[in-house]
Amino acid sequence: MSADQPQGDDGANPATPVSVLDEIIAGVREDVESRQQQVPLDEVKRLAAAAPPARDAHAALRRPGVAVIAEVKRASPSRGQLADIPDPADLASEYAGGGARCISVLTEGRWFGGSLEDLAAVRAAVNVPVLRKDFVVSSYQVHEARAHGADMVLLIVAALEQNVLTGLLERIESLGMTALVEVHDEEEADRALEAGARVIGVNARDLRTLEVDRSVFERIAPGLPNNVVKIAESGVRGPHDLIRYASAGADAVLVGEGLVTQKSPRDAVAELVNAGNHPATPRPVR
Ligand SMILES: O=P(O)(O)OC[C@@H](O)[C@@H](O)c1c[nH]c2ccccc12
Repeated sequence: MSADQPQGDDGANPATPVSVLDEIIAGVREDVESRQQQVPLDEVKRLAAAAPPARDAHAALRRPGVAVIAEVKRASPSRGQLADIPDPADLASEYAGGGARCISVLTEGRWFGGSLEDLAAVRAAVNVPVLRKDFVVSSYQVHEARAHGADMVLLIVAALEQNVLTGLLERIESLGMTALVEVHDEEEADRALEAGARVIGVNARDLRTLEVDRSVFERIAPGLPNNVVKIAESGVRGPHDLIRYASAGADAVLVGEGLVTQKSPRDAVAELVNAGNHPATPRPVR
């Protein structure tokens, strides 16, 4: 949703067609509200404060070689059911065994089949930082992420007014976590930088139309400052896509479908990690 579209609390805007992103967010708002009835904000804040400290995702992503962020993803609006994942902790352990630098866990339930229980189970099973991948629109969800062990939290610029984006980013960092700020065009990249993002993800998939265009990273990444960690999200099918993104300056790739659909997710991660460590693979300039 662009900043110039008036948006009521319910996200409805009769003047423009409802995008997939709008639809997802409407459901997320309902779900957050019902969880908040069960566990009030004060309680979730208390649980977040009592959780073991966050792991440093920013530092993990800055280490040499192209980092692989491996995603636990059961389904998606564009592809429907992707994989039966009866034990997300087991899958995450396989990913970590293959050398994944971070694990991403979809926690949105309606479209992606994820949950906060998946997040907590994964966090307990691995030693690497874990990302809460969801449509975060309120600080309630940030505390909730921390309470379930998240070390990094996704913020989608297209889903947030600028002041909300800035507030959520500050909240994430104040809880010791890293914000991964997702953009899809230059204007959103400017907004991410304006909000103070240190880690920016460029999503090749347009969340309004669900189309994938891998050249979006190549267009946007060169305009980002050297000290910003750059993550190429979506559309990595194998090593050649990782190398393409690395050549355009990616510090990391975020991979879901290309891993959950493999017979051996561990081997598939290891193959990507090896490509990312290969001497011929371009290194980001710092
Ligand atoms: O399955 P893929 O094409 O490898 O994509 C992974 C990840 O980029 C994608 O799941 C994603 C990127 N940004 C998101 C925001 C919300 C939900 C999902 C996403």
